[in-house]
Amino acid sequence: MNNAESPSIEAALAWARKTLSQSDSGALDSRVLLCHCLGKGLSYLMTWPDKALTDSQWQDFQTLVCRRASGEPVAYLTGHREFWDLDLQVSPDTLIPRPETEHLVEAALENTPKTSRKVLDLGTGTGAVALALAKERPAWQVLGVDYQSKIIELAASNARRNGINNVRFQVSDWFQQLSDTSFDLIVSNPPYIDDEDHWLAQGDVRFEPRSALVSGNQGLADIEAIASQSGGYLSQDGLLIFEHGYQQGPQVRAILIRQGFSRVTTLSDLAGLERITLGYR
Ligand SMILES: C[S@@+](CC[C@H](N)C(=O)[O-])C[C@H]1O[C@@H](n2cnc3c(N)ncnc32)[C@H](O)[C@@H]1O
Repeated sequence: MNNAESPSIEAALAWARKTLSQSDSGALDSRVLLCHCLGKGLSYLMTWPDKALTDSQWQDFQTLVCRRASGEPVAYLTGHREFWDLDLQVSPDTLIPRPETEHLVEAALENTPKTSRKVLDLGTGTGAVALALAKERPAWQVLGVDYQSKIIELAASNARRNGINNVRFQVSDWFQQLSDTSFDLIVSNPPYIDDEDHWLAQGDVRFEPRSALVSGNQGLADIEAIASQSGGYLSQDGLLIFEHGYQQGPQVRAILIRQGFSRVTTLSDLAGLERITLGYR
C-alpha cells in the first residue's frame, strides 16, 4: 500500500474501533495504540484528524490492532504502563502493574515513619512498588528482588528511566540470595492465585507469566513462605505487608498470627474488598 492509500487519523481510528468492537475498551485501546505508532499524545489525534498516516505507521497500527483483537494486553503491545506517577517499561516476562496495587503503596506509606527506612519489595516485577516507595520517600533505601535476571534488568532500567536513585534490584528466590538481614518494612505483591482459578483463562491475564500469578495451596503458598521467613529479616517492630486476593483476608491474617506477627490488620479497597493485610514483628 503506498502513502496515498494510507488513511487519515480519523479513518484509521474508525477502522480500529470496528475491529475491536467486541471489547469494552476498544475505542480507548485504538487511541492508545495509534498514539504509540505515531509517537504522539492524544491531543495530536484530536487536533489533526485529517492527517494521513504514513505507510509504515498504518502497517504498524494494523498489526497492533489485530494483535489486540486476539487478546494481547495493550501494555505488552506498547511496552509500557503508567503506575503511581511513573512510566514503567513492561515485558511479557513481567506482570502488568495494576491500579489496585497502588493501594499497597499507599498502605506502606501510611503505616511507616517517613524517616530513613530500609525497605524490601519481594517479587518486584517491573519494580512498580519499589520505585513508587523510593520516589515518595527519598530518605528510604529500597531493595527490590525477583528471581529472574531479565526481570531485574527491566526493573533497574525503570529506575534509570524515572531518575530514581535510592533503589536497587537484585536476583533472589525470595530471601535466599539476600545478604542483608534487617529491614524496617517488607512489602510484597506475590503470586496468590489458585492454579484452577477460572479467571486465569480470561482477558489480558492469559498473556501474563503464570510464575507471577499462580501459587500452590490455593494461592497461599508464597504468602506463607514469605511470612514464615520475614521475622528473621525484620527489625524490631518492623512491618510486613501483603497484597492478596479479595477472599484471602481470613487465611492471610491467620498465617501472620501463626507466624507471631502482632497488630495484624486487613485493609479493604474502595469496593469494600479485603486486599491488603499487614502485621508487625
Ligand atoms: C504478582 S507479581 C508482582 C509484580 C510487581 N510487584 C507488581 O506489583 O506489579 C509477583 C512477582 O513475584 C515474582 N516471584 C515469583 N516467585 C518468586 C520467588 N520465588 N522469588 C522472587 N520473586 C518471585 C514474579 O516473578 C513476579 O514478578
